[in-house]
Amino acid sequence: MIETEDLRKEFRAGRAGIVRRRSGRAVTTAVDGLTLAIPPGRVTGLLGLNGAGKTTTIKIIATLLRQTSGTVRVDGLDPLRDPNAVRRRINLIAGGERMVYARMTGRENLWYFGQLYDVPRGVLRPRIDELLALVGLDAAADTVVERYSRGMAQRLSIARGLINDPAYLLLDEPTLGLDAPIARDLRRVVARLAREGKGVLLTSHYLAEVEELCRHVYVIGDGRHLTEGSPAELTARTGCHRRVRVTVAGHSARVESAVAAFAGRLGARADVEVAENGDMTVSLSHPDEIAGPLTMAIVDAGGTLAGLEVAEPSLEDAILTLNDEAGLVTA
Ligand SMILES: Nc1ncnc2c1ncn2[C@@H]1O[C@H](COP(=O)(O)OP(=O)(O)OP(=O)(O)O)[C@@H](O)[C@H]1O
Repeated sequence: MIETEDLRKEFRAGRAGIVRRRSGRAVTTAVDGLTLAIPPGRVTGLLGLNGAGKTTTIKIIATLLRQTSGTVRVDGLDPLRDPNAVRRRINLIAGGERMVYARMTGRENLWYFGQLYDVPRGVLRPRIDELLALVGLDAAADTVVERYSRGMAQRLSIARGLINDPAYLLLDEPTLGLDAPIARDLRRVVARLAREGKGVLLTSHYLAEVEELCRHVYVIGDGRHLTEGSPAELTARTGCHRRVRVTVAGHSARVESAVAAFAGRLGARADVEVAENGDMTVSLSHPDEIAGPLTMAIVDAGGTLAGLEVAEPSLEDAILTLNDEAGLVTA
């Protein structure tokens, strides 16, 4: 289990050119009292807007940054006292960063990183083959990475992150900028690793990805814990409702005012968007079954239905609501 307790990280801006407060040096509190648990055999999510403190938290756990206060334990080990033992148990994959060497082949990269982790040669050789197969790069194993597509390089990064057979994998935006099918393949690999017993900490701006993979999610804002739970619990707790979207052919002021009156009677707010072709899309969230009465109101006002969609509340709805409630805005 990875556990953090009351973790706190302040950055002090000391370099020239950075505006200082009159009281002294400017301080940014990136992580402000986070207590997290990342058990084995599960994908745990860490969500927050830009600047919420996710990457800083991950870097502290990965021994790349030192906390200002609070503790981290990795299977009971303190990264400050036993960094090497902790590094053998964890690995980090950050989507936005190039973490493999372009001039080497995929296999050479894995060999190089395996040696950095002191993986015995007899273990490393078969492990490289297994990992190349796991991420679907066996055919490209001996091609230099500069000839890889972005998705292939990213998959190689995943294999690199597994080269020391870590018990815990820290994934910071692992599918950033990847095409949908490649991202989906990566998600399958991550789900499989968790099923096989690895503990995974995932940050991602793709909330559908978090919803699919994570059994437990921490939501943070301005470095602080906002809430936690399974995606379903978070959605239920924030009181998000099913959203009904009705598309009406052509724009009609009469339909629009009928929709506004309908929403007003429910004490809800209807969002109306008008597309370039003039079609109107009305969307409304409510706990009751409103698809029928809403479409009736539209038809009664002379509208012609062109589409109807009922979407269950998503983690994205919940996170938007939480951030609104906490008064947070994107950095
Ligand atoms: N090296 C640093 N020096 C000073 N401030 C920093 C440093 N690294 C991060 N910060 C600040 O700490 C806060 C948290 O940043 P962090 O990168 O951890 O957030 P994040 O949640 O990962 O954001 P994003 O989603 O944009 O990646 C931000 O206000 C950021 O500007």
